[in-house]
Amino acid sequence: MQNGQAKMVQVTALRKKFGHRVVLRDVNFAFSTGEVVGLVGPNGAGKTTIMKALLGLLATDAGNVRILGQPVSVNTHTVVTQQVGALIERPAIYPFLTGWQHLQLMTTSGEQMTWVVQVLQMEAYIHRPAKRYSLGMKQKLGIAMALVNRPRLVILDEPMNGLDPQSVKRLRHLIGQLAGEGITFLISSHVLSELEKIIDTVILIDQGEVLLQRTMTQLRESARQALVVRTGRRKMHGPCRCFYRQTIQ
Ligand SMILES: Nc1ncnc2c1ncn2[C@@H]1O[C@H](COP(=O)(O)OP(=O)(O)OP(=O)(O)O)[C@@H](O)[C@H]1O
Repeated sequence: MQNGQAKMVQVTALRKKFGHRVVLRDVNFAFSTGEVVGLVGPNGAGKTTIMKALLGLLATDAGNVRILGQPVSVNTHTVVTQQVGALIERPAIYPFLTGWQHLQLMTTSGEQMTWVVQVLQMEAYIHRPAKRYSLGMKQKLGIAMALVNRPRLVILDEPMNGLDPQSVKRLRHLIGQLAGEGITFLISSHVLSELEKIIDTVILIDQGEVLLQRTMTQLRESARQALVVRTGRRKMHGPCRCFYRQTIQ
């Protein structure tokens, strides 16, 4: 594939076992620059494992990952360190550093730090040591660290965890704004009602297998048709939720 045409993310035949337990079986998917992609599936489906593989944090057994056409593995992750921001599981927080000092670990741009603190409304506590942060404050700091460099790809694992409704709304707007600027997002969440407000594409996985990848437009149309056949009604809420319920047993 030529560089100009490279997908933002291309995952091919990815496999991973933990001991004898297969947790990823031939996972294939790809998405393009500027897409906001939701990765959804039940607990233990393999979402975090996929995200770790995308970041080169996990040795896989087979298959490959490419970001912007460049290979990613535990030994090869230059593209990740240069172009990707991420929050996986809990943010890595040093208790005695302030939030501001955490941001300084990620960038030298004071302008970028001020921007992210303002948009996520962290002014009141950004200069306090992080050991005094609440769960939601730590989560916002983790998101801020993922975004502060305005990377080309942002990977967020359950970013809404611990956020109050106002912060969820702000995060949603921020993701929309950054996507409008061409930043690509891969976001996992169990809060499908929130997720489907921001994503363009959904990848549904279960037991380490991709069950479907659809644009939200395709999903809305299929869900509407399924609803008309079943109930005769045309109005439908929550296409992601609808398909999730139909697909996951
Ligand atoms: N370090 C590990 N050692 C052994 N098994 C693991 C390890 N990490 C994950 N697993 C297993 O891999 C499977 C996938 O886990 P993963 O964390 O990717 O799921 P998930 O889809 O992110 O789940 P959740 O929605 O609960 O966060 C699970 O069965 C889990 O028990």
